[in-house]
Amino acid sequence: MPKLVIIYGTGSHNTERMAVAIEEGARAEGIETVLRNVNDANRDELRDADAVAVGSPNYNHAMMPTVKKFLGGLSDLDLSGKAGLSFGSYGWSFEATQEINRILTACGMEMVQDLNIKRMPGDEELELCRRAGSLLASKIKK
Ligand SMILES: Cc1cc2nc3c(=O)[nH]c(=O)nc-3n(C[C@H](O)[C@H](O)[C@H](O)COP(=O)(O)O)c2cc1C
Repeated sequence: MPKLVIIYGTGSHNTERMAVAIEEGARAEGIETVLRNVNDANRDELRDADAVAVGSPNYNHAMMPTVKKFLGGLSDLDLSGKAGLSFGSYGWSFEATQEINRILTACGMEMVQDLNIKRMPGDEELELCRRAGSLLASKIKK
């Protein structure tokens, strides 16, 4: 079964809410999903993933240090051809998602459009997250 791995950092749970909704959207398409806070994530889980979504809120014009550290440990993994999504909650700027996108693109992943949600996602924003999960799933369904 095609597999999506979702890894996120979060300070006040807004990006976590996004991650949960992305997973819901993907699951509704019938694919396997793994959802991990970056503090519990293991890079080996990415090897057999068909798609990877990485999320971080924007803090001080950057991604969370824990997410940055995790991504820094991926440089020798071959992620080419996998579908990717960069997502995160923000207040006024997009550096975190831009940087995640840049790193995953450099790893050879085929990224869909970044998903940025301002502060706490409401019902409409959660629906956008579900749609992003569904889009990723549709890209990897055999
Ligand atoms: C100390 C601090 C620094 C922040 N810096 C930024 C920033 O540079 N750019 C931005 O867009 N939002 C910034 N924010 C807003 C957060 O990105 C926003 O609150 C977001 O919803 C947090 O997501 P989380 O709940 O997943 O941690 C900052 C918030 C705090 C508390």
